[in-house]
Amino acid sequence: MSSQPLVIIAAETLALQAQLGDLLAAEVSISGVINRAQLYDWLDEPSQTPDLLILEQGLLNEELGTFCRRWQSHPQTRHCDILVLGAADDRLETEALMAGVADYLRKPLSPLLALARIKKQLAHRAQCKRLEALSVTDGLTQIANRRYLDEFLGAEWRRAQREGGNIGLMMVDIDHFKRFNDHYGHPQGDRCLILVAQCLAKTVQRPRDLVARYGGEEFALVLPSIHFEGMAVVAQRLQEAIAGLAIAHAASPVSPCVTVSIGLAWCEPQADERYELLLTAADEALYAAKSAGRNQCSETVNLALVRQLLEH
Ligand SMILES: Nc1nc2c(ncn2[C@@H]2O[C@H](COP(=O)(O)OP(=O)(O)OP(=O)(O)O)[C@@H](O)[C@H]2O)c(=O)[nH]1
Repeated sequence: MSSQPLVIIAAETLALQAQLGDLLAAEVSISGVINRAQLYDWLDEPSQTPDLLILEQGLLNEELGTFCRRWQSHPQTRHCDILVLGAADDRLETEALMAGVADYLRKPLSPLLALARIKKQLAHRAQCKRLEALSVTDGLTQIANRRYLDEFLGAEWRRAQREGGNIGLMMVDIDHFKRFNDHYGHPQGDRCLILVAQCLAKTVQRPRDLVARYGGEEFALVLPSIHFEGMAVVAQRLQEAIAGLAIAHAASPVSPCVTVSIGLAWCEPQADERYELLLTAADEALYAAKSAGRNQCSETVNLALVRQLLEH
């Protein structure tokens, strides 16, 4: 996949598109959209997440405001700025800026100025992307953090509700981690957390699976569209992978090496249900695995009971 920024050029004329293409060719990947209909078609189903839309004002005219609102409310384009190319007219420029575009370039284009302004927008986007990545990453383990987990689980939950699908969640907790810290010290504890997190991330395989740090020594795995039986298979694979790390844990009464307990929950979300159901159910299951002696996995037996608990 290209690491170059992706720019969409929506221009009325092929000549302008070609001019911009020549100007930017060495710097960015360009996905050209020629006319208004194609632009709307693309926005109906964006195939990629663009970094900048360069839009010739004449393509939309007075529809620009409505278009900007749609662009800014679509999850895949809402972070992508729009740069408008328009006539040298104060009123048009003001309207475009008021509609929410990031910048306005007057035609005829000055290649030098156009390139500088486009590069400035792309640098701003790159900086925003770095910050976005930081805000959803756990600083120690470099996997997703709790904030991203909530966002992701919410989105997958709604998708399962819409499409009548299912979703699985696993809570994975390192056994007797307090004793590990006390015995080996905090820096070794941190190292253990990093190794376990990376191991979990490597062991789940589907592109839509997510591994996140839930907090402390607890991790959450979201597995969208999975058969219930598949959950046990994944859990066993995870336990074997953690055992394979062979991280010594001399203070554990369970095993000479680091082990984990796993709580499994799975459901087909009903309309009006919230994803907290799944979190609570997986937490209950984890508690059961701990109570039964640790280094094992347990599943929620009675989802109806969890539903009742959440209602009260
Ligand atoms: N090194 C390190 N330790 C952490 C971090 N976050 C939480 N901990 C420690 O994780 C330990 C969690 O302890 P407990 O919740 O009692 O659980 P446990 O000792 O794993 O016992 P069980 O879960 O019942 O097997 C505490 O000692 C926390 O200080 C971290 O980022 N780094």
